[in-house]
Amino acid sequence: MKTLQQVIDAIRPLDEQAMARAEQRLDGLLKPPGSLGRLETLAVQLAGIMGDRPLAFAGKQMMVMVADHGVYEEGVAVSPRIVTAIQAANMVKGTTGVCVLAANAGAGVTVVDMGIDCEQPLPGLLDRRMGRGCGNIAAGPAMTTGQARVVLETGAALVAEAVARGTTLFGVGELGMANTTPAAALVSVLTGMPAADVVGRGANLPLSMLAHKIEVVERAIAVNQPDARDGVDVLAKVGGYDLGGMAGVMLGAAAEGVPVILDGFLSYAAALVACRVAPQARPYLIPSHLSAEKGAKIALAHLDLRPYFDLEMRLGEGSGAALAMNLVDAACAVYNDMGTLAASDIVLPSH
Ligand SMILES: Cc1cc2ncn([C@H]3O[C@H](COP(=O)(O)O)[C@@H](O)[C@H]3O)c2cc1C
Ligand SMILES: O=C(O)c1cccnc1
Repeated sequence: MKTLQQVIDAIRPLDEQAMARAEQRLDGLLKPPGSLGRLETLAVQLAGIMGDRPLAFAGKQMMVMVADHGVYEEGVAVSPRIVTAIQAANMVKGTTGVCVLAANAGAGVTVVDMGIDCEQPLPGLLDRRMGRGCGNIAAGPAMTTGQARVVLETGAALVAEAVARGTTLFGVGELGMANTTPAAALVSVLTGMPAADVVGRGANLPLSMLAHKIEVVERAIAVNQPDARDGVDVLAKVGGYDLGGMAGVMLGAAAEGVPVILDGFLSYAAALVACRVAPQARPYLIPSHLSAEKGAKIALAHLDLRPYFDLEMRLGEGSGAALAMNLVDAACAVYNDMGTLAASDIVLPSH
């Protein structure tokens, strides 16, 4: 397994020449230049990531990072804690939202137990258990900084193994009751915005309990005093095993030179961690949808990412990332399969 520093050092800038070539090719396709809008800029980004490799993604993989959270004890979520384990088992059966959408996009789903609160590892999950849920961030750190580093390295190593088996496109997902609380804490610390602006209702927390959830996030930050300049420290103090695993997947994808698609609010929090640890990972991130969770716009603005669609989704699991795999395929199809203006003797002014 690569150390975190080795992962960071392996991240290269995008291939500028490949991007210039892609722009030129797109301008010569059978359409007014620029008229496919952000499908074109997506193709250019993908070309910059892939360099000399073809723009086609046969091996697609969703990485779903699952863990429980000590902060659940504070009464910040209304779903029973056991739902993390039950729904993880459903991931293996293929009946969850992300599984159905991944299958629809031709993607596989890897389900990783980063620290579910259950006695025995669940069958069908990759066992990367860091413990039975992380610490309660309202009372102390989620984990040690050493553990935070291991969590990031674990996510990155999973990506390296999948790339060795032929995966060229990743999507991130998560599962963990109460995880919108540490996610909001990460977003608050890493964007510098007040908790009240980034704490949302998660999986249907009643409005009457929102003030309590905000207070818990404020307490987590006050108790732990995370150093906002240090992504590992922030993850250790107010993060979680699932969110850290997602950040590790992002860093791993950047290090392996393959694109990784974000999902909703939990993935924005993880992306803020990843980009604080290694800002050069940012060009490898592809946004998918605008989560309906409060704080989504603040997190995305800070990442300087503009989501491609807004379906008012707030499921998580990687559902939006799986859906966006269809969009990536569409960008590749346009790039590879459209005819050219030149072949039809059409001459247009450049834009
Ligand atoms: C049945 C069920 C399936 C889910 N799939 C994703 N989540 C989502 O809800 C959780 C976060 O919301 P909170 O912080 O309010 O607990 C995470 O597990 C997230 O993936 C689910 C939640 C439930 C109840
Ligand atoms: O944005 C998400 O992915 C999300 C929001 C609320 C609850 N679970 C997931």
